[in-house]
Amino acid sequence: MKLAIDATGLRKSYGDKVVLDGVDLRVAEGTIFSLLGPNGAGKTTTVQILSTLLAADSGKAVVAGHDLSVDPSGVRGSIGVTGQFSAVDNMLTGEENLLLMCDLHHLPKAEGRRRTADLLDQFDLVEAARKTPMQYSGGMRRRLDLAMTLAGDPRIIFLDEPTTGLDPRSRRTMWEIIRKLVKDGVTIFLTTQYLEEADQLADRIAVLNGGRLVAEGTADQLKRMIPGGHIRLQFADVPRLNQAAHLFGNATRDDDTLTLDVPSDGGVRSLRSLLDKLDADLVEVDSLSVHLPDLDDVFFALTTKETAR
Ligand SMILES: Nc1ncnc2c1ncn2[C@@H]1O[C@H](COP(=O)(O)OP(=O)(O)OP(=O)(O)O)[C@@H](O)[C@H]1O
Repeated sequence: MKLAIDATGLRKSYGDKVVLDGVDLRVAEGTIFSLLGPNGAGKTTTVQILSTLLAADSGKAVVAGHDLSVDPSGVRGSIGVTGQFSAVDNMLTGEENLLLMCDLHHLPKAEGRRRTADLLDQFDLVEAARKTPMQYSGGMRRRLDLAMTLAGDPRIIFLDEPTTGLDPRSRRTMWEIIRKLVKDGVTIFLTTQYLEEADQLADRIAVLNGGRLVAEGTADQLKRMIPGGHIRLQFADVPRLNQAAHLFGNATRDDDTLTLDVPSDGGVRSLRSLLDKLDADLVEVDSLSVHLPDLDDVFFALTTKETAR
């Protein structure tokens, strides 16, 4: 596996306030990695460090094959950053903004015009091309911002809260765009306040709290870390429900829906042992579904303690 980002022991303090207290991050190329954490956890600080906007006090990071401390311009040449520090110029039209970005990346004029036309098309901004971003909706501005980042053809894109404040439809459009970028081989480092967004998009998720990563894994792995998961069994009639309820003393039954919820981590092993138990007792089950806690539950379980300090 080739790593797009490989960071070890990142530390950053402001005065005696420790913001990052030894953070390790590994992000595989061509994947979406999401960094979650409560307000003030240090997400933006991490993005700023990895994108060369801020120096870490200590630690080492290689971004797109370039060592952050040895070759920051190599890093800058391979990445794009959008979000809280948007580069959109309100005095220029959408098209002029894009042409300017192409200029800044030293694209020959004809190529810049071609790239701009492609990006306007790809980001559904053709009709808005001659308007200034002041006349754009929030979703259109975000799309222009991201399109401008792509003018430089980055291998890694840092998206700092790309959909904050967008309505559900614009958010979904943005998700589609992000998924497409990854299909084309780009690596995405995403911070978001929306856990559903991380759940939908991210291959791996890390949770930052109190300056440290308190968990890292796929959305499913994180959900298995905390209690609350169960396997729901559906029965055809009450006698069968009774029979099963007898087998699982810790389960919760609902006689109206003829279901039984058996606490479980949702893993294959526990699923198999549950099915074995049912089989051994010849209990007939109509259907079965696995319910994991959602990412909100995980987030609360992992971050409440620290933030309460
Ligand atoms: N220049 C600075 N000087 C002093 N403290 C700072 C500075 N920049 C950030 N901080 C502090 O560092 C901490 C982390 O900030 P950061 O913006 O990285 O958090 P975040 O996780 O991105 O939060 P949010 O979700 O609110 O954007 C905060 O407590 C913030 O007040």
